[in-house]
Amino acid sequence: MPPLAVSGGDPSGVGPEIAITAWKLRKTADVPAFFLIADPDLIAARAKSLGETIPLKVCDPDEAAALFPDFLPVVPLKNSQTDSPGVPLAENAAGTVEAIQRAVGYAFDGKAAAVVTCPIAKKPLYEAGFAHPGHTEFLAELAEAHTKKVCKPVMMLAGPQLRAVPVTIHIPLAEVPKALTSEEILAVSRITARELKEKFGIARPRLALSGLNPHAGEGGALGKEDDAIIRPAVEVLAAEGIAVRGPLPADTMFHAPARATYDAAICMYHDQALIPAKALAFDETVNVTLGLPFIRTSPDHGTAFDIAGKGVARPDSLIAALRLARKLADNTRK
Ligand SMILES: NC(=O)C1=CN([C@@H]2O[C@H](COP(=O)(O)OP(=O)(O)OC[C@H]3O[C@@H](n4cnc5c(N)ncnc54)[C@H](O)[C@@H]3O)[C@@H](O)[C@H]2O)C=CC1
Ligand SMILES: NCC(=O)COP(=O)(O)O
Repeated sequence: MPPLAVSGGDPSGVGPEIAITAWKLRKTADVPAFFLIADPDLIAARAKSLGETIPLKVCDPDEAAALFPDFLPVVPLKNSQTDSPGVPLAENAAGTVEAIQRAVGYAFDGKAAAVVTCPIAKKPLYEAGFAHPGHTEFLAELAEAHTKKVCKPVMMLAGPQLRAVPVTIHIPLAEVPKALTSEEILAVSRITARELKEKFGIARPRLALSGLNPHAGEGGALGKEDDAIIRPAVEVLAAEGIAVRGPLPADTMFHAPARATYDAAICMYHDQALIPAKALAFDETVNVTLGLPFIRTSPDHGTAFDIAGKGVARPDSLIAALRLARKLADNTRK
């Protein structure tokens, strides 16, 4: 089985240092073999500025697994990058995007078992002309270019106590009600149920769909979408044989006894899913993209510019992302 491909993310964020730390912890934290797609000079500079002496080896993906026990394998970018911890630079955007594209290419070529992405900051990439809301949508576009098939990506935050899936993702809150349709809820729920079975090995996945409004609309008194849009989707899913409940009031579906009744919460908007996921387990939760023809995981956190280069960034969520990517890749191969 090939190693995992890790894209370096925004190099001004914590991506380089959490990748370095994850490699340093490879033995004690049981970190699966990976190669980092990055500018080797920048990685060496960041390690040095953090007081680390890292044996780094520039290599091809094919050489990475053998090198990993003794060296941090770095597959070099064509676009060089400037080390500027905490201050994102537009000039680094090309390399950041190249790393993601290369990781996906290696997954399609069979040189990587899965893609693991370090965080990108959206704004500097948008300013450099990046036209996708985030990795999730960009990865789907890359998948479509490789397969010539339509690809519907679904974001899942997977932690030890909760899996949460937002139906709408990176759109302004004011646009959520009109973006929310029964068709969209059905598509996201079906992909989630299928992949919980195929990739996570859950024989009969149970879904819990949240409402949109307080108290799931309180019978229409506090909003109409719950009964008009979400409930019909729940009925269709149930008729298809999916174990599903909802719309559930979102304020009471995340305490421990409620979480024990489902395998994934399907939530109506970004923060409805990501707030409970990150509040319960910020350091252990992983962002997984479902619906792609390859495995992709990522830490749940962002670029953390406020702490980049200070040597305090925790590698835990990246390590969880690496472990989950390995597990899902192994499950899919069986
Ligand atoms: N997968 C990705 O590419 C993601 C990217 N982002 C992007 O990251 C940028 C910054 O987003 P924020 O909302 O500030 O969230 P953030 O996750 O970068 O930071 C939030 C807080 O958590 C802390 N933190 C984050 N990661 C940490 C770590 N590994 N160790 C210790 N503390 C950590 C930060 O210092 C900060 O105080 C945005 O541009 C956003 O779009 C956000 C989430 C995921
Ligand atoms: N809030 C989650 C996030 O921003 C990660 O998005 P993506 O870059 O993985 O699409």
